[in-house]
Amino acid sequence: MLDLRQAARRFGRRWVFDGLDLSVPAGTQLFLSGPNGAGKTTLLRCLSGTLALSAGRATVAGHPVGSLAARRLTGVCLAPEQGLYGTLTARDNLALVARLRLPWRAARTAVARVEEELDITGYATVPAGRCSAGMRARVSIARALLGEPALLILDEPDRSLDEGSRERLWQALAHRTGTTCVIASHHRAHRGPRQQDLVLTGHR
Ligand SMILES: Nc1ncnc2c1ncn2[C@@H]1O[C@H](COP(=O)(O)OP(=O)(O)OP(=O)(O)O)[C@@H](O)[C@H]1O
Repeated sequence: MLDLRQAARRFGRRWVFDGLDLSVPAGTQLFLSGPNGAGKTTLLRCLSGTLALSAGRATVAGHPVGSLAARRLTGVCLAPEQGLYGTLTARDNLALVARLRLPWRAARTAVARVEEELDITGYATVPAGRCSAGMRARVSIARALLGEPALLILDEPDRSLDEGSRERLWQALAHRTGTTCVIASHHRAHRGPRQQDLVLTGHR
């Protein structure tokens, strides 16, 4: 599903990672770990197509990351407390993205489903700018799930979540058995057969 061949990224003369070869089968939950500054966010940004690799190649189902075809297959949640439209309600933030990915009727159903899953319904009509960090994070995660993308890229999706919300997040991912996930998290979900680990070590 996700393939990296000799993938590398540097900032200036410093390599964050290099020579990275990775084959992630469909349905795998790949957990990235490593100390602060190890390169987790940098790798996730490269996989989501928001940052280019300095060398090597990364593909999603055979499509180069960042291409339209790869983006169609990818749900992204980077910086989960940021990136929502503050003047739009939580629901309208979801509806906006749902309509980009789905016909309107399917979009409405998808929004209702993720609101329920991430427990957003109670504040769905509140402008995102007036929501707490944890509330915004739930909306950002829900937004990534819309349209059931084959690949999910999640950067510390759980860092602002309370215990119940964290459990809802892991359940939402567990239910999506065919979905490939790449997740940076300092908290680990219950270990399951779908989980693999990639430990990053940072600059050389
Ligand atoms: N835009 C940038 N310009 C220069 N250096 C950068 C840039 N973005 C990240 N870096 C550097 O790349 C390295 C990896 O950063 P990154 O944010 O990927 O680490 P991380 O593993 O996600 O850290 P954390 O656990 O603190 O979130 C760090 O040394 C950081 O300073």
